[in-house]
Amino acid sequence: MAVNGSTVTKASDFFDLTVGSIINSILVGKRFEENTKHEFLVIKNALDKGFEVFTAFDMILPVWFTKYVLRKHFDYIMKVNDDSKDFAARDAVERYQKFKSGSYTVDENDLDDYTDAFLLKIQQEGENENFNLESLKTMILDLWITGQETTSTTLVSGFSHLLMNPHIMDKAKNEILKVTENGSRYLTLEDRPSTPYLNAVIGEVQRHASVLNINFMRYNYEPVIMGGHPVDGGCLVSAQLGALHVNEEMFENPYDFDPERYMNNDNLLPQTIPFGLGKRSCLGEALARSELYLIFGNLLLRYQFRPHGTLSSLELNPFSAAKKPYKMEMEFIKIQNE
Ligand code: HEM
Repeated sequence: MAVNGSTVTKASDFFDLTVGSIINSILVGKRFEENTKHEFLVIKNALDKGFEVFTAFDMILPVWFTKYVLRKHFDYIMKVNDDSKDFAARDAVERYQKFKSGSYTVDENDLDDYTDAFLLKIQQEGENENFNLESLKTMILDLWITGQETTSTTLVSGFSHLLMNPHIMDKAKNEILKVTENGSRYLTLEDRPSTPYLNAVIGEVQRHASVLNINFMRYNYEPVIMGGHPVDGGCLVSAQLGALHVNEEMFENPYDFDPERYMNNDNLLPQTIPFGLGKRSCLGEALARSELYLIFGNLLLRYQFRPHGTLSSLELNPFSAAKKPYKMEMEFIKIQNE
């Protein structure tokens, strides 16, 4: 990174590695550095393969149909899934094996990460159908998938909007400079109430990014009326967050990138619901909100940004379950605030 001067980098590579390091630290206590970047890329490439083949249709079709009628596709998805699991959970499996052989014990007063917490449960209660090696691997992969691509995609999409709208980037930067006494300290989560414009920018980024093309399904247990339409018991239903986020009745000129809309209407930010609502809303909401605030805020505080090459709102993988923004390059220029 540009400690002094400037550097040009692919935004998706930079944010993938940043977010990947955070999620990997939480899960297995390991950040990725320059000399371990290749380990990150192995996991990331395996996950990317999964995103390429797993389409929104796979979330709608019954599993038996895919399994028996689209056999080749099903087998390929399962292979990609198994490979991803092996790569993502490699460190956790190593620790599990040491734990089983007795060369590693978990100190309940000194848990390092998610894997330690999981092993502690086995240490206290023994292995059972919920806590065993296979479920440890599955949980690690699930949290990798849900926690990595979503946040990284939001950051790439957000910087792309900021680069296309430099006046918005400048306004956010000025607010952050003021709050941090001209950059004499980092921006922290305690600053959130004092940065309404940055909060509005992040809200608008998330509204546009709407990172899932299709939301997780719910099973409707009994017949109900939804929005005036009868829906039978046994139906699968989904609230399409992406569609809600471009509802013209709620968001005037919804395709414009305009954080001011939140400054003029206090009730609008809570209507942007990128993490869903209710019991099955996003498990990682608090983590993701913290990451977005700290990464957007502190990068704007320390760097100027310029586009390098073409900017576009074009979406790659339009039929995948998750969005993939255009691969753009950006220039980081270190600023000396002090
Ligand atoms: C900007 C980042 C993120 C966005 C926009 C996002 C969005 C979502 C959405 C829309 C759902 C579905 C909610 C529903 O069906 O009602 C979801 C579920 C989920 N998310 Fe996130 N997410 C993000 C980051 C994360 C992170 C960082 C993690 C964990 C490390 C995570 C873990 C999960 C899990 C486990 C679920 C499934 C919850 C369940 O089914 O009970 N997400 N997320």
